[in-house]
Amino acid sequence: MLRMSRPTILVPEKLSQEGLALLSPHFDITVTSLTPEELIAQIPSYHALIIRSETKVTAEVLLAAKNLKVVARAGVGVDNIDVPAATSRGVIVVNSPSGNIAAAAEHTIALLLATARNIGQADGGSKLGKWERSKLVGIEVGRKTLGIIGLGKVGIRVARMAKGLGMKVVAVDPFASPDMAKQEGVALAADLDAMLPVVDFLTIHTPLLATTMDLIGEKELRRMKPSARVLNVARGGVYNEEALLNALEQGWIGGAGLDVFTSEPPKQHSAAARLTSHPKVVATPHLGASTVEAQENVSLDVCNQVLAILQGGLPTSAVNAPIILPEEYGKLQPAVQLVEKMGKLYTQHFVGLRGGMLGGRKFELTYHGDLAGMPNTKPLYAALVKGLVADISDSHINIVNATLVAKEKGLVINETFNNDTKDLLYANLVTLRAYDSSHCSSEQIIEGFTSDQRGYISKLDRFSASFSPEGTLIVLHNYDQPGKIGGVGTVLGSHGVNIRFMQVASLDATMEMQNGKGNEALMILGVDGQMSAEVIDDLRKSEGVLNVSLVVL
Ligand SMILES: NC(=O)C1=CN([C@@H]2O[C@H](COP(=O)(O)OP(=O)(O)OC[C@H]3O[C@@H](n4cnc5c(N)ncnc54)[C@H](O)[C@@H]3O)[C@@H](O)[C@H]2O)C=CC1
Ligand SMILES: O=C(O)C(=O)COP(=O)(O)O
Repeated sequence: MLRMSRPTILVPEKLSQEGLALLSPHFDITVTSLTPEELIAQIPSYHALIIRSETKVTAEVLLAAKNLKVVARAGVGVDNIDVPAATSRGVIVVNSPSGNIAAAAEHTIALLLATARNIGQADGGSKLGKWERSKLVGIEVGRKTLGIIGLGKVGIRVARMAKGLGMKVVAVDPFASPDMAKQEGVALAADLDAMLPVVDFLTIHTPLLATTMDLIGEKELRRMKPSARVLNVARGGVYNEEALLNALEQGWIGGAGLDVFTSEPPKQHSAAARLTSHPKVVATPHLGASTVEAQENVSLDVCNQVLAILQGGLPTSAVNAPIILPEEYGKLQPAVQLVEKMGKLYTQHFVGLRGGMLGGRKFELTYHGDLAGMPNTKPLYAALVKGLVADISDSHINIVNATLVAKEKGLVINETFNNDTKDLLYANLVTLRAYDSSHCSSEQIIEGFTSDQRGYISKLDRFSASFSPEGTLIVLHNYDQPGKIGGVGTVLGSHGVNIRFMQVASLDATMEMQNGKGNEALMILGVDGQMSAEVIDDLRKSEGVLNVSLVVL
């Protein structure tokens, strides 16, 4: 029996088995360490990539990835992933926002106490047979002041533990809530300048961003007490490493506890390498998240999300996609498929038929009935973009990159919500109107609704219809005269084309009234197999036929 090939997952770093066990029944998983070059060479065949902090997911990796749907970061920081490049390729980036934060906070406290009591040096000396007591007198942390930069998930846990150790805690975080800080007994300092001179210990818990790179350099270190110790369990680069080395050498500060570096492992002779071997530094090799519990948490967190995404569902912590609850997504699914078909129908019927341009067009997507009440219509918007450009682009479009792709293709799409259900025939309805950007009159309309999980088109241009947008369709615009159906049947029969269904869509009642003429109709034919250009040409030549389009949905 032919076995369908299963989606594949690449795991180039150490990941706890707990999460992988969820994935292995459904997918083929490769766990292997790779060089950057090997990653680029191997990524094209994979559907998911699960990483920690060592793998650099660069724009080059993402460009090489042909089937990739998700990059899952089994941890918090996503600074090793080119998130904008992933977004533009439609690759979802997920992380585990809180799986390892307790571990990171505890590690910070471990380094705080280690720097206060010279634990690293004392241990190193003891192992060499030394018994250095008077040289290694430490300080107590109780009643001392800890300064925290970044009072987020890790920062606040560090604050609580430090309070438990009897420390005073001050913090700087432009986005922290003053109420929350007050409740936690943390004093918010006006700014770094005000905080640095008063702290005995300084710890940073911000992400690595352009705005936090080199946040603490020479100027800041010189403002601190000569006895102060600094801690880094965030990212290498938030302290400028050269400045930190100078500060330790020149005695501007007393010591440092460092878990993270600008290059990991530190490159030979780099400032990072000199810091790890410095006597005033307690260094750990990026162990903040390395506890059994944290690794189980992050593995389960991201593997559950990879499972959902590869099975067509949604993640719970996407870094670059809007948050949509799975139940909302489930309700939208039939309409998502319908709107994508409406977009395809638009491009093939209207643009293909008239040789027009898609770019520069303005679209209005109006939701009526149940759909007007949906809190998040991003999947419908994305489905329209996907449908519109499906036949002119090989872009992989989803909720992650739909807005970006629409912008790139010059499509303007407005969503409107119509809650008036008075004259509505269906429980839900979607209207797609397309306008020529030069003169803003309503040009083309497609309308559809869903019923029992299936989509139907109820209006195409000026004609009322009711057909499923599925398979190969011939849309024939003709004069509504007797004998037309027979004539079309004869042409298709002469080419051996099998007709699955046929429907005559008559001029919409309101249009008929406006135009005062009812002698036009659309014939929609569902046909089997591939249609040759000859068939369409012969239909076009038939008497009374105004134009013909071939639509493959
Ligand atoms: N060493 C390790 O193994 C681990 C390191 N981390 C690092 O810790 C970082 C923080 O993690 P979370 O607390 O979960 O993040 P979070 O997003 O909950 O908190 C970050 C806080 O930093 C604040 N912030 C941003 N820019 C700032 C600035 N210029 N000045 C002051 N505050 C600023 C934000 O307002 C936010 O409150 C992660 O981004 C990651 O890089 C996290 C886990 C383990
Ligand atoms: O979660 C984070 O941000 C971390 O820094 C942990 O990194 P790791 O998964 O231990 O390589």
